Amino acid sequence: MADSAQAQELVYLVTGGCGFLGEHVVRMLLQQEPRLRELRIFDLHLGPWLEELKTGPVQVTAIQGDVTQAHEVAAAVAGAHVVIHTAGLVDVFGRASPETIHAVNVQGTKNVIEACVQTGTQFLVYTSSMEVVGPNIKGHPFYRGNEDTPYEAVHRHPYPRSKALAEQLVLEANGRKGLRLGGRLFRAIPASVEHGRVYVGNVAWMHVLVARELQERAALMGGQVYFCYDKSPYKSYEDFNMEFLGPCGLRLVGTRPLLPYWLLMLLAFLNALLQWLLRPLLLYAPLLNPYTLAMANTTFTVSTDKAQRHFGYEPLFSWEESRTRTVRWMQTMDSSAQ
Ligand SMILES: NC(=O)c1ccc[n+]([C@@H]2O[C@H](COP(=O)([O-])OP(=O)(O)OC[C@H]3O[C@@H](n4cnc5c(N)ncnc54)[C@H](O)[C@@H]3O)[C@@H](O)[C@H]2O)c1
Ligand SMILES: CC(C)[C@@H](O)CC[C@@H](C)[C@H]1CC[C@H]2[C@@H]3[C@H](O)C=C4C[C@@H](O)CC[C@]4(C)[C@H]3CC[C@]12C
Repeated sequence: MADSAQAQELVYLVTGGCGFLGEHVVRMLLQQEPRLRELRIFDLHLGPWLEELKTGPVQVTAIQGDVTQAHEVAAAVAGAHVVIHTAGLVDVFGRASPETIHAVNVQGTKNVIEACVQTGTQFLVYTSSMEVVGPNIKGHPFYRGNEDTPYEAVHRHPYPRSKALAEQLVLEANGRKGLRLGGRLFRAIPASVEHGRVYVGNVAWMHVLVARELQERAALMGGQVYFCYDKSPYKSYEDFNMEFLGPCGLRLVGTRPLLPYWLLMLLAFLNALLQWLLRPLLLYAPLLNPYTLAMANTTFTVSTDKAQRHFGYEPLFSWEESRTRTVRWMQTMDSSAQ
């Protein structure tokens, strides 16, 4: 728990607070934000683990709600000093309709912004996504770029489009008055295709830090975009996954993709066709579709220190700690699934 020497007077709201990132943000706030008086956790699906948080000095308020419902959002935001908006629908597999993705990611963000403006909450931290930048539909690589690296962000897929629209809304609102195994995997992606990954604990820490520092440095930080980053190594998506799957007993077969790209594309399009044909009967949402294959095969990594320069961000967890914690998390997930 955080040091209680400082006055506890702040009310934080975390939307999507029971999600993968949201839970880390919630727990990080309780550990790292000494000024917390009340922590509101707003989510469509509340987790049972929230109960264990209610024994500490900070008032933890669980709110079951839907960001697409403006009145529910307004009620949750009212009186909050800081809102960290992580609630979102992460879907690149075609599970949800484009309309649903838009409703949650765009309209939901509009509702959060309007609630902040209407109820006078000055500080809003929004969780965007690398996909707001790319990879674009032309497959242009983004090699160790930073927030200022020029890149033609062109999207057709519902998820990146929704995240780009939502991010734009947030930026435009800045300054508004009145916001396991023993299996084998077969390589499908060239090892040379770098993909950016960041440990969730460092992402959560960055959210907490930016929310705190934003209150003191609004002139510098307001309206800014910050890439999340840490010391995670630059690797292909599959090689990076093996950092965690290897210790769990899995092995990646092949130093080069075992199937030619054209065959993977054919399989991806067949999956997309099958998804379309089966949709009236059942939801068929495999990992491999044209969008995920293009994502996996396009170099997209960042190299920046903007968060360090603007608000002193340093990763809380080293790469070794991040890897150990992730392996441990995977092993607990695997044992609970058995
Ligand atoms: N996981 C990643 O790799 C990644 C990377 C970059 C950005 N993001 C972004 O981070 C945010 C959180 O992602 P995550 O990985 O934790 O996903 P997640 O699915 O684990 O968490 C999202 C949370 O939002 C909640 N939610 C969904 N629809 C809601 C609604 N209508 N009303 C209220 N709550 C709702 C869900 O119940 C869930 O708890 C998202 O905005 C996502 O776009 C995720
Ligand atoms: C079937 C093979 C080709 C397999 O290797 C495909 C992997 C594919 C499922 C992932 C490759 C890249 C991933 C995405 C990327 O890491 C960034 C994302 C942004 C974030 O906001 C949400 C998750 C994701 C879209 C992530 C999803 C899985 C991949 C597409």
